[in-house]
Amino acid sequence: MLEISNLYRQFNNRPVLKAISLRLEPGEYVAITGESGVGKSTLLNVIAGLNRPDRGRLALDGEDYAALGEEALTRLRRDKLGFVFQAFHILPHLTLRQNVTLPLWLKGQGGPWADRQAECLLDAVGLADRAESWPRELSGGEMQRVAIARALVHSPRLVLADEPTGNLDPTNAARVLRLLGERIRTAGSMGILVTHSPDAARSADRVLQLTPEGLRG
Ligand SMILES: Nc1ncnc2c1ncn2[C@@H]1O[C@H](COP(=O)(O)OP(=O)(O)OP(=O)(O)O)[C@@H](O)[C@H]1O
Repeated sequence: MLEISNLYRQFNNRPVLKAISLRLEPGEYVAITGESGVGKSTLLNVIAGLNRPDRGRLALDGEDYAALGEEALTRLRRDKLGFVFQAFHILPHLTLRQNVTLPLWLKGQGGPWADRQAECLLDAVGLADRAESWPRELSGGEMQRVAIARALVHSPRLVLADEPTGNLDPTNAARVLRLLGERIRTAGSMGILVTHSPDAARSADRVLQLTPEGLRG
C-alpha cells in the first residue's frame, strides 16, 4: 500500500505541493492530471524518493520514507519502483536488451531468465526485433517504449509513469497504456500515471486533479 498524507514541498520559498494526501491499495492504478507547472513531476519525484518533502508522511508497504537514509531509499527505489521519466534516462552504451534487463541485474537477477523477461517486455512494446539495437539508433517514441519496458521488467510494487505516451502515435500509445494497466492490475502492484492526455487518463481506474490546493477527485 502507498500512503501519502499532508505532503508539502516548496522551492525557493514558493510552495509547489500543498497538503497532498493519497492512498493506493494493491492493484490500484490512478492518473494525475493538472496544469503545466502545478507540480505533477515534483510529486512523482517525491514519491520516488528522489526529492524529500518538507513535511508530511510517505510510506510504501508500511516503510516510512522519513526513517530511511539515502542508501535505504536507493534500495527501496531499486527493489520496489519502476519509473518512466519524461527524459527516458536510457543508457547510451547498453543495447536495448541490456537497458531493459538493467533493473533485474541491479536486483542480482541476471542470466538467460532475465534476458527472456527483457525480450518479453520488448515484444510487448513492439520492439522485439530491436533487442540488439543501440539507443542512438532509436526514434523518440521508440526510446519511450524502451523506458516503459525497463520500468516494468522487475514487476515493481509501484510504477510511476510521467507522461509515458507523450511521444507516441495513437496505436502505440494505446498499446503502452494497455500494457501498463494490465501489468499493474494482474500483479496486484500500484500505478500512478501523470498525463495531460484525457485518453491516457481514462485508462486508469481513477483520475485525480492536482491543483495548487491539493489533489482532487
Ligand atoms: N529543483 C527545482 N528548483 C526550483 N524549482 C523547481 C524545481 N523543480 C521544480 N520546480 C518548480 O516547481 C514547479 C512544478 O514543476 P513540475 O515539473 O513538478 O510541474 P508539472 O506539473 O510536472 O509540469 P508539466 O506539466 O509542465 O511537466 C515549477 O514551477 C518548477 O519550476
